[in-house]
Amino acid sequence: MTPSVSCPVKCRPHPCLAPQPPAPSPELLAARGAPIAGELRACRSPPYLPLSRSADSLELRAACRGAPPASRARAAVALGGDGPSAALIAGAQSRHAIFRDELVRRAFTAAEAAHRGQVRASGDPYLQHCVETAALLAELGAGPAVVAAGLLHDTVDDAGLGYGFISEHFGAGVADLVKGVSNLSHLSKLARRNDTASRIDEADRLRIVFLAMEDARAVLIKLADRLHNMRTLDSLSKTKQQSVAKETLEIFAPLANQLGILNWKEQLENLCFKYLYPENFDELSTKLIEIYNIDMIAAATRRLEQALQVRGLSYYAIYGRHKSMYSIYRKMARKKLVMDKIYDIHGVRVILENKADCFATLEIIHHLWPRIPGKFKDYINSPKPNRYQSLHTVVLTEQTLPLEIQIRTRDMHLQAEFGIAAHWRYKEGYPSSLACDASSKETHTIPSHSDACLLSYSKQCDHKGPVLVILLENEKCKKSPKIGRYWTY
Ligand SMILES: Nc1nc2c(ncn2[C@@H]2O[C@H](COP(=O)(O)OP(=O)(O)OP(=O)(O)O)[C@@H](O)[C@H]2O)c(=O)[nH]1
Ligand SMILES: Nc1ncnc2c1ncn2[C@@H]1O[C@H](COP(=O)(O)OP(=O)(O)OP(=O)(O)O)[C@@H](O)[C@H]1O
Repeated sequence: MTPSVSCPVKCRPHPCLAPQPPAPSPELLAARGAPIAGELRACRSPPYLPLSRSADSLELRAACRGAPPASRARAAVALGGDGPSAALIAGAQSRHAIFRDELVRRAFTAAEAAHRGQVRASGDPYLQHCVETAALLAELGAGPAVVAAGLLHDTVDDAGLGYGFISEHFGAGVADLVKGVSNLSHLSKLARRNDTASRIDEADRLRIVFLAMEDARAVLIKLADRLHNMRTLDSLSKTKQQSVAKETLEIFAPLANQLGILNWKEQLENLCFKYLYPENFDELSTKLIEIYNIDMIAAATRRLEQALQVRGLSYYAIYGRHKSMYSIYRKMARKKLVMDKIYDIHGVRVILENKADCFATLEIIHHLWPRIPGKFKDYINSPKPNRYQSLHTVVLTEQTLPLEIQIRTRDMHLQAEFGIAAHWRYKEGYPSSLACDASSKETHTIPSHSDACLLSYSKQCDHKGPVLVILLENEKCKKSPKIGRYWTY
């Protein structure tokens, strides 16, 4: 009897639950010129062959050359080694030590064997995509299970590896993640086919489903997969580029934002911008080359730090950012402004202990640089309806460029990042009636994820009540600037 479908999307039976095709007959294999004995041995499943490294490994390697991906993967994992793509893993290892981890190396071997012979539309080996997806996860500080699942993420859908195989060789945790990514891919494909992402309410619903249906780590892998696909979109047809970019902008970029991975969110948005509005993209990037000043933020931050030290004012953090290209474009469109009227292309934020320190800092800033008239906002004494509080000012720096400086206390910052005034809600234009539910201290309803989850959520309680914080696996990346929605004290 066929097992019942457990795919939460109810789209089609998950490949691992679909009936397995019978093992090919020797006649059939012979007819397509495949080596018979070895392939049949490596092919039959389950039970898996107890392959030994020493025994007929050469014979087996040769036999598996023409075998189906799943058989090749099984033999390759049993035999060990990196296969013909040793340079790829060596490159990944030189970038991220986690690629030396035993589980990750085995995952590489299996992915190599499963995808052998497959190429991407660009002509690159398919395996390169798997390695780059895994490398993006490694960059975020993900652990071996997530990186291994990143390497294997397409082996179920595109190379016919079963859940059972992955579970047996890499553990149920990795298998669940790969299955999760596969479920998300099916949902995403369905959405693209029905053009669901272009309807705002549907896109909202889809994101909720994405977050609710799988371990957040599977969502993370799907995001890494999408980011690499977006980086290599050039080889696809214009129509495909537009449809993938549209879906990415509506579903995946906001998802990255909600998970607090701002760096990925901005990369995704900028790439979508490039494919969806190529002329605006070219025009804006030409202008920005003249304006973006890489050193200005660091220089202003140093100057301000020194001035605060001289005055004996202690602060929690001073940091800055360049506004992303897509964010500038959106703001120009939203406010019908030319680029010269966008004053926060360069921005700095100062976080201090109390209100008095905020106002003292404002005074110091206005002594350091001339202020641009009409750009001061006191959201401390007059908070926004969503309780957002901060002092904003725009000054003219030595480089004759405007610099927006936001000054706030630690509590105000937590509210702006995690509270009702959370930046992702602000950016997604949540109506203030929703944002203003004063009775609610918690930020938003979020799905619960396993404790081992890379992006599990925990409540931190202080005198003001609970605040939701995304914790990273083993808190390894506590200080990683790549993780936006994270604040420690
Ligand atoms: N998290 C959060 N940040 C906000 C909110 N409102 C404003 N901000 C931040 O403050 C910045 C400037 O906001 P405002 O001073 O109100 O300025 P504006 O009216 O948006 O436009 P400009 O003055 O042209 O930048 C924004 O770019 C955000 O970084 C909010 O409700 N939540
Ligand atoms: N002056 C600043 N200093 C440091 N970080 C900032 C500053 N202003 C915004 N940010 C942060 O930069 C990230 C990207 O924000 P983005 O530039 O897209 O929007 P925004 O400036 O906050 O809003 P808007 O586009 O409405 O002006 C967010 O995490 C935001 O909190």
